Amino acid sequence: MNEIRQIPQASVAIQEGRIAFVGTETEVMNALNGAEILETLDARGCLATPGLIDPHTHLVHGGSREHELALKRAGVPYLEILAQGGGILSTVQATRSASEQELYEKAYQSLNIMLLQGVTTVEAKSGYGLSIEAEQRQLRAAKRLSDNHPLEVVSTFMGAHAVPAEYKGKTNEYVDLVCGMLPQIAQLRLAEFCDVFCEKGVFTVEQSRRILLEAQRNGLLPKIHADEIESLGGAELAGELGAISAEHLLAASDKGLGMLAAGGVIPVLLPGTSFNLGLNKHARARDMIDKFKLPVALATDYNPGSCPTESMQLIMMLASLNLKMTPEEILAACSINAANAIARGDRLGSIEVGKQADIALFDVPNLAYLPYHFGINHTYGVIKNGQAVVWERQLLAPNANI
Ligand SMILES: N=CN[C@@H](CCC(=O)O)C(=O)O
Ligand SMILES: [Zn+2]
Repeated sequence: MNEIRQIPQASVAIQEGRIAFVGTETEVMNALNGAEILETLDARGCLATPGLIDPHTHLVHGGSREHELALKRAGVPYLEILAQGGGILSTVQATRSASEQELYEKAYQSLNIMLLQGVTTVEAKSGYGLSIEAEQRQLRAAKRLSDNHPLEVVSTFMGAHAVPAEYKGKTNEYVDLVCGMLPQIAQLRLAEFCDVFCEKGVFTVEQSRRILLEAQRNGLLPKIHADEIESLGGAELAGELGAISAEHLLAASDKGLGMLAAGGVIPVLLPGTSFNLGLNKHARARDMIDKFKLPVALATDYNPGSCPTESMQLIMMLASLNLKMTPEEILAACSINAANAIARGDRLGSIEVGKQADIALFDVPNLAYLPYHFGINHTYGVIKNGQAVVWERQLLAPNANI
C-alpha cells in the first residue's frame, strides 16, 4: 500500500478517453514522436492523482436528519435511535414519500460536490425504500444519475439495510421478501452488488448469509456492513462467502481479519462515521495493513445519519489522524483499492497506460499536504474519461473550451 510511484514534472497523453502514455514530460513527448496533439491542458504544477473513488455511499435518499443531532450529542446510541423508529427508518419515510425525480435532483447536487472534491466514481446503495417499489425507485435514480452526470455511479442493492416498520418483530419474513426482490433487481440490471447491515438488532449472520447467497445465485457480488458496533462475525461471513468487500469493521476480531485476507475481501474503512458518531473506537487499519496484509480502501459512507459528508478530502485527513495511515496508503486506499472494492480495478484507480483517463488535480505541493492541510477543498481540476469536467475549481459545462 506504500508503493506509490511519483513522477516529478509529469505528463500524461490521453487518446480517446484512455491513458496512452505517462511519464516525465520529455518521456511523453518522445513517445508521442511528433504525433498531432489536439488539445493541451496545463495542470500548472498541481499534484495529479487518479480520480478519487468513493466505494461506499448511501447517495440516493430523501430528507435529512439534523433533527436527531441533539439526541446523538446527548449520547443516545445509534442503534437505540433506530430501535425507536428514527435513524435509518426516518430516512425510509422521507425516501418513500419522495418522487424518483426528487431523489435524482437531490443526489445530483451531492454528485456535484463530490466531483468538486476530486471524486470521479462513486458507489451508491439503495436501502431507504425497503419495499420492491421504493428500492427500485432509488436504484433507477442512481442509474439515471450515472447516465447523465459526469461521475460514474455504481449501484448496490441494500434491501437489508433495516427492517421496515411494517415488519417489526418479523425479521425472517422480511428476509424472505428481500430474497424475493433479488431476481428482479438482477434481471433489470439495477445493481451489481448486494449489501446487508449485519449487526446486533438488525440482521443476524445467518440472515445475512441467506440474503448474500441468494444474491450470488442471482449474479450479484456480496458486500457486508460488518462488525461496525458489535463483533458479530460479519467479517468471518465476508471471508467465508468471498465477498468483494467488508465495510466498517471497527469491532472485527483477529479471526475475522484473517478470514478477510484468506477470502480476498477488501476492507472498506469509514473513518468519517466513527468521527461523526463521536466514537473513541476506530477500525484497526494498522493491524489490517501490517499484520494481515489487507488492501485497505477508504470511503465517505455519505448518508444522512451517521456520516453526512461528501468530502473524500476530509476522509483522507481522518484516515491519517485516527487510522494512522500514511499519505501513500491513503492515496492507494482512495484510488486503486477503492476501484477493486467495486470491481473496477481493471479500468479505474490508477494512472496507467490503457486505463480510463480519470485524473484529479490538487493545488498542493506534495502528497502529504492533502491529509495535512484540512477543512478546505484542494481540487483544482478533474478529468473524467479524458474530458476536463472541473477546471480552475469550477464545474464545467459539457464541451466547454478551456
Ligand atoms: N450502518 C448502517 N448504515 C449506514 C448508516 C445509514 C443511516 O444512518 O442512514 C452506515 O453505513 O453508516
Ligand atoms: Zn453504509
